[in-house]
Amino acid sequence: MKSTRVKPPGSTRKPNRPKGNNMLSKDPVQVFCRLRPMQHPADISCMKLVSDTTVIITPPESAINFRNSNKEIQTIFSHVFPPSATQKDIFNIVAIPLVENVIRGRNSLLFTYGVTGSGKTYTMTGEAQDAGIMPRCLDVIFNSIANYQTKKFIFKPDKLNGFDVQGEADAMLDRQNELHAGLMSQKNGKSGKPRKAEYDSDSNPMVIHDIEESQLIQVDQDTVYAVFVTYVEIYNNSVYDLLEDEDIRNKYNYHSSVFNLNYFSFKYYFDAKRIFRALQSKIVREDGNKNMYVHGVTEIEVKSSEEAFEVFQHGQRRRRVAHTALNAESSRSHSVFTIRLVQAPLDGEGEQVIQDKRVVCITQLSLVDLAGSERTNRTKNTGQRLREAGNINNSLMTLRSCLEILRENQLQGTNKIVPYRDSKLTHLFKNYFDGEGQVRMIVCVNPRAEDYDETIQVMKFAEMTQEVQVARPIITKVDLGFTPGRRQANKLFKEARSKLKREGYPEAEDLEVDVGLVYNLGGPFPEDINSSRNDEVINNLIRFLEQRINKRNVLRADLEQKQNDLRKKIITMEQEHIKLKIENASLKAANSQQNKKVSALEGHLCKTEEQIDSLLRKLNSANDTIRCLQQELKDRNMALNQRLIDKQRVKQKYNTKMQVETDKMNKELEVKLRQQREELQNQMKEKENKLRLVKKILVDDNVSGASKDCATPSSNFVEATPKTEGRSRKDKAAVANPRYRRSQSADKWIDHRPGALVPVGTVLQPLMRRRRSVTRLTSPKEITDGASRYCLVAQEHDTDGELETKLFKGDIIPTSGGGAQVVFNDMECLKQLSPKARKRSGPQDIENGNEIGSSNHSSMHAEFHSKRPRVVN
Ligand SMILES: Nc1ncnc2c1ncn2[C@@H]1O[C@H](COP(=O)(O)OP(=O)(O)OP(=O)(O)O)[C@@H](O)[C@H]1O
Repeated sequence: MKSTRVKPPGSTRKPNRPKGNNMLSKDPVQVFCRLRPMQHPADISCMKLVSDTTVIITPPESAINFRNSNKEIQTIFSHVFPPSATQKDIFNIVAIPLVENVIRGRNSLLFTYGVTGSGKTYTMTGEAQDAGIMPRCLDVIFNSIANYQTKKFIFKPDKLNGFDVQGEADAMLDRQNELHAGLMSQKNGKSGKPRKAEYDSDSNPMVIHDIEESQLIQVDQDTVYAVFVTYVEIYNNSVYDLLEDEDIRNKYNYHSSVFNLNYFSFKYYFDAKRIFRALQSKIVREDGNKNMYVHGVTEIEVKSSEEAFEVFQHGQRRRRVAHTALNAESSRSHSVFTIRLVQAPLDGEGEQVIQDKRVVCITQLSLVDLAGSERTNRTKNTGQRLREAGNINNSLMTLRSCLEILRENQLQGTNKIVPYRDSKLTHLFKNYFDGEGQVRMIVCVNPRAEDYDETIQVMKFAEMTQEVQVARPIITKVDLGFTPGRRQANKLFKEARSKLKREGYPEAEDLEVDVGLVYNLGGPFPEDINSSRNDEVINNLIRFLEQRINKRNVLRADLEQKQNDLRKKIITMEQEHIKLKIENASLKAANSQQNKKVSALEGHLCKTEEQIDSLLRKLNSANDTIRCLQQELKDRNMALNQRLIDKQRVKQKYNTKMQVETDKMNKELEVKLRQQREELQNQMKEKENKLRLVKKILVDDNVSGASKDCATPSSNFVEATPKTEGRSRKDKAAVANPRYRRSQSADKWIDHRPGALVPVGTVLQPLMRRRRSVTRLTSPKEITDGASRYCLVAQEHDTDGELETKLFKGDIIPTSGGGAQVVFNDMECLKQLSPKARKRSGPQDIENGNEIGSSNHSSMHAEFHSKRPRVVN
């Protein structure tokens, strides 16, 4: 990271410095290790200090990989601080060089890294009676610049990470505004003075007078200084300004994104308003010198270390401090406290600051207290805490991978892209690693065995970090050609002038301060000229004057030489000036175009970054929702599975029930079927009995008819049939004469077979030599037309598939009326039994069937020796 200074007029332009391996000189990142004291006497340590720089870690039995690699691990640091090391020791070794850097014009970064509770905050901030690095740094800076600080508001933030230099009049106006605002606050009932508690040593380590015979660093006396502080936190990968308050801005009509605050009004405001408002996240941007900064961050000008620490305390109250299972007050965010030192040279007289923005030199010391690097499963975090832990680990992982890639690029000469933008933490400090600056890290370690697994990870990170090299910053001290020590000379001149005025020389008032180079001709003129020893005096005088003449000649030659040099310089400068003027004009034109482009791009960038932020927030919330939904899905699946199991159980139960029911019903059905069959058999028997009765009657009738006159069996048969029962006597009387019956051999048959007959397929066929087949009788003529015999075929079949074919045979006798009548005198019955039905009906049925078959006609017998029935005429 480069210290910010715009090139002074007349200075030659430097070519862009190549990046990466071609950088001039580099220093490795210095990593220090601090072991904290054990909390409980029962705790066992897993670390041993071998020397000032080496520490050995022995895995305890509880370690995860104790069995796999029970080896001691040795790590070397720039310095290892034992548990007994004091805050002062740490400060002197680690931080003093960084403070010196800042005063000399270089940027520095210091961060503390370690597991929760390992003492990062303790090391960085300290406690009431034991100030840490930050208050000590402030103390040394303010002690060193004490006599050379500007009045307030001479430097004013310019919104672009730089500073403008204001004239004394403008600065005074701002101071008056500040005073007025302070008075207004008092009037509105806010406490006029900072509350005692705020300055108590309990809450403010700065007040400790033990910040001892505070150290001093030599500063350039011809420069003026001002200190600004910013305090931001990186929480869930968003940057928040801990010193920001919208109302304060509105109150003082500061519409700029970066502004200078009245410290006291700021403080009163916070005193009155203890409820912290929701902070707006900030974006990280790059300034004109390619330095990263938080856009719109609040920069507060402070004039003493107490004031600075007070501002820090206010910001500190805003930090999100969460309780985890490991530590009651564990910070869940990375905090970045930046001390910015603004310097500008005094003019030639050593009186006023040069009001040219381009000569302002801005350096900064960033003190970063990282959040704990512990594993999430160890902290037993859930919900919001888990998300925080995830983000913390992500940003630390990004820091780690950035350093790894940097190291790889440096060691192997590769040119891989370092993913600084992946996290806000690395993005903000990109310039320290990519550009120039001094980076130091303090690894805080709790040596107890319980923390072994985490400590090992921390050590690995530390080892890797030490291999990264950062370009050594070059101090670009601008020499404007003014006399060094002019501030002091100005002071002495003023003192002398006032002394002269006091001594009665009022014209001394008109004397102008002149602190240009003074040529001295040597020591004072000899005083004892009036001595009696003239020769000696003359000799002394001659020697003295000769010396003076020589000195004068030397000085004159020197002066001439210098004048010539100056002339030459002026000529070359003038030439350069003309060249630069031309170059400047073309650059200005290009610059204005670039500016337009840049502002357009900046607008775009702002929007994009805001979008990215909002998208990230959305992503985070979406991730949360997904996690919730997945959990819900799991629960539902489990419920569904349970329901399925229940269903199967119920199904099985009902299946068993149904089986039982079916068996029961089958049994009942069988019983019913048997009953029905029995009933049917009974009915059949009854019918057979009836038939037998009819047969008997017929036989009896035949016998009696033979004895009686002319009564043919056929007429009796006709009479016996129910069809003729209701007829009148006249109808029953034979209207045909049987004597007209034709001879048997000449019989011509009408074979009447209705269409829908089932083919019987038997070899036994009725004997009809001459026959005419009809399916329907439509007119009497069909009978009378030469036929003498008539046969009607009828079929019956039951559900068992048994088929009964009956042939009713009769004589066709012409009637006196010219028609014909059929006298049925024979019936053949062909019964076909299904083997299945037979099987079911059993042997008894077969016997019955025999009986049925043989009972149809006296001249007809049916035998069931095989499946096919046989009819015998
Ligand atoms: N070197 C030390 N000497 C004495 N006390 C210490 C030391 N280091 C840490 N402690 C004490 O341990 C406790 C936890 O330390 P601290 O808050 O600094 O941890 P941390 O690493 O910053 O934790 P977190 O990551 O949660 O912020 C504090 O009460 C602090 O006083």
